[in-house]
Amino acid sequence: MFEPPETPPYPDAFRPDETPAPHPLLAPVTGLLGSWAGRGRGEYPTLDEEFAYAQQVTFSHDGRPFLHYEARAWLLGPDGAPLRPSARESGWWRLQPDGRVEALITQPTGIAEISVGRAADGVVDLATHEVALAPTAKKVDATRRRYTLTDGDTLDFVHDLAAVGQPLLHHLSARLRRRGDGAVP
Ligand code: HEM
Repeated sequence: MFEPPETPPYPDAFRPDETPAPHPLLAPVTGLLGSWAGRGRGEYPTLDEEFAYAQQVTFSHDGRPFLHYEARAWLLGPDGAPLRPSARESGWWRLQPDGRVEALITQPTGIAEISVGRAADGVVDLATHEVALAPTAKKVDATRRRYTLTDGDTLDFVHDLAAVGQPLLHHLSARLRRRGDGAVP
């Protein structure tokens, strides 16, 4: 028999003023909490053309000193309509004393990244510490991700990629806005 899932006793919070209160070590990233949506453009030297995409990103916490991170993207056609599903990833951003961040991020393309960096003044800058690849994954050597809160409701994202024999080069840039209930990009 199907049993609907019970609400867990320790649900995640998506806003700094919700219960549970964010752990003090989350202070440099509480501005990220919640859901974001927006559009971006991507490129890579191995690709024939640039592409346009939409993305939704969510950060939450359960009172402990890490964020749960979840992102999904889909490609957009020339008319801005959804074309096909694209990258998805999820992970954990572990906040350390003095604003250091250790992020563990996995993707359904067989790539698992551990990135390290810092969070301060509304900017999170993460660079690869290690990448683990499933046997059939594309060869990814490194990434760099920068998330910038340009104001309380705007999150800019830039992603560089070293993969398939290329050096660290621009792959993605997007501008995300804080989502109201049910908003779509
Ligand atoms: C918003 C997120 C992302 C979007 C929209 C996106 C989009 C794309 C697109 C459209 C391609 C061309 C192949 C295809 O049509 O599927 C591609 C290739 C690729 N992407 Fe991304 N990507 C994203 C994130 C990432 C991330 C996080 C990584 C790695 C950590 C990554 C690594 C790659 C690699 C390795 C290729 C293959 C390049 C090649 O074989 O020539 N992408 N991406």
